Order: sequence, then structure tokens, then C-alpha cells
Amino acid sequence: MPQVRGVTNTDAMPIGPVDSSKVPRFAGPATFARLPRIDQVERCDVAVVGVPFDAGVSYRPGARFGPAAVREASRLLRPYHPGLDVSPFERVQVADAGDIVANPFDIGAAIESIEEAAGAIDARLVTIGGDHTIALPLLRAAARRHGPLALLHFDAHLDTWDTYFGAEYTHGTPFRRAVEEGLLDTEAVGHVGTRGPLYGRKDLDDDRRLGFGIVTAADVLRRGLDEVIDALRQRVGDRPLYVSVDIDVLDPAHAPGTGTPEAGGLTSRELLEILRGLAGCDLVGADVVEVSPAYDHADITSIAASHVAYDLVSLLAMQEKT
Ligand SMILES: N=C(N)NCCCC(=O)O
Ligand SMILES: [Zn+2]
Ligand SMILES: [Zn+2]
Repeated sequence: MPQVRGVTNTDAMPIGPVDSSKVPRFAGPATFARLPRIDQVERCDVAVVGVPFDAGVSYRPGARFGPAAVREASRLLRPYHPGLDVSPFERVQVADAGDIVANPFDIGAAIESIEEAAGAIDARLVTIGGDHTIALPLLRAAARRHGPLALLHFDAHLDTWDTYFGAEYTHGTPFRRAVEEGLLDTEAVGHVGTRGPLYGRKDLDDDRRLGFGIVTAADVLRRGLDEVIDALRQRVGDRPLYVSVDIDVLDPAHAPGTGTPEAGGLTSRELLEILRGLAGCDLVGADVVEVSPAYDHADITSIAASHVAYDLVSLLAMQEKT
């Protein structure tokens, strides 16, 4: 039976996901959360878009298959978010914008086309990666619309390193490039969940000099969620905020399917609670990156990433004026 959707949503209710009480959730093509494709709606407030690109990785590859795995895992999401008390797909039009085509053999060309394609989507974006290289063109596109951005970067890693094998554009370097390009408001940039061995103490000195504050994974444990959320909200204030979530911010027990796993990470419960604590901030865009399904088990990582994306969509939907 073909799926029936509304013809137009110009001034009517948003078109929501396929109803899982009528069409089994395991049937039909996997758009994010079973939402309509962007070409099936007249207007779109929040778009979920994939970037299947992983030519920037330093260790285990495979994040090019992240968008497809996260969409599959998102079939079980339901339309009401009790933690945030919002039905995001009723409040605004959310749609799946498909995948951005990025050259797998030319990182420079890929970065350019990601920036251009992201800039051409007339909606607030939640992007599913792909490796962390893609954050740079996504930040460029967002900063072009909103000016210098506050950034909360959830990751085991700093990703402010300078070069790898002489290469400037990799998944370990996007946030140094973003500061150098003036995309970020360096009064309001921070990492959350940082941990693991570094190349040297200079990594931290450089990072601090670039303007970043750090809430380590150990800080989340020792200071507790409420204090951490307060500190993050104070740092961000009312600036336009971009949230970048590298799924390796989670402990490998919660996200084995990723390229550069580090022990001692956040639980998915902690991450989701911190994200919910950002309700009311001026979120303008977000990404979830570094899901590498070949290393996953029982879809643990792509399920976690689908919930992170759902929370980010919900935060964007809550602040959109209806
Ligand atoms: N962005 C991620 N996931 N990892 C960066 C790790 C860079 C390194 O191999 O040192
Ligand atoms: Zn990382
Ligand atoms: Zn990263």
C-alpha cells in the first residue's frame, strides 16, 4: 500500500511522520524518524540532512555509512518528547533533506560542496555525518546566516589540532580552522566530554589560546549535570549557538561504532540530559557525526545517534516561532 501524505502544507498543519500504528515501522524507505522528504513538503522549518563523507579520518573509517544507519535506527522514534514536553513534528515542519553529495577522493572539493549544499537548504539543519571534517563547512554555512557562532562541541577529542601528515582539513582539525576563519565567537566556545591521551600539553595550551573552555568527561562525573548545564548556559548566553556532537563523546560501551573510541566517556543518558538542559538557547544548527556502523554492535551507536538527533530537532522545533 502506498503511503498517503497530505498534498500541501503551505498553511495547514505540518506533515508528520508515517503513522506507525497504520504502517509498520519496519516497512517502507527510511527517512529520518519516518518524516516526509523535503520535496514532499511546501515549506520546511527544520531539515535533517546526511553527509556520507569519511575521507578525513585518522584511524578507523566507515562514517560514510553513518547517515543510512542512523536513519534506519530512527524508525522507532515516537512523535512526543516527554523530557522536553514537545511534539516537534506537530509544532513545525521537519523533513528529511536526503544526503549531500561530497567527493570521496578530494577533501577540498567535498568541503566546498557541503558548504554550498548546506547553505542552499532554507531551514535550520540537523546534519548526520560523516566524519568530523564536515563540521567546518557546516559552520561556514551557519555563520554566513547568523554571524559568529557560539559553539558547544561534545567530543572525546579537542579537534583543534593543526595538521595531520601536512593536511589542514581532517576530522581532527575542524575547530582550529573555524577559529582561524572567524566563524566562532571565541567568548563562547567550549568542549564537553573531553578525555583520553593527547600528543602533548601543548595541545591544551593551543586549545586555550584559541578560546576554548573545557568540561572534561571527569568534570561531568564530579561536578554533576546541573552544575555543568548552568556553566554551559552561562558561557553561551543568548548568542546564536551551534552544537556539534561527535558520537565518540559517549563511552565505547554506549557507542562502540565509531572510528576513534576513548575509554571513560559519557553515558547516553548524561549526554541527552545535557542537551535537554540547553532548551531556550538560540540554537541555529547542529550535527551528529562519527557513527561508523561496521564497528557497531546491535545498532547501539546508531540508536544513540538517532536519539541525539531527535533531541536536537526537538530543541530547534521548540524555539521556532509558530
Ligand atoms: N574527530 C574525531 N573523532 N577524532 C579525532 C582524532 C584525531 C587523532 O587521531 O588524533
Ligand atoms: Zn572524537
Ligand atoms: Zn570529533
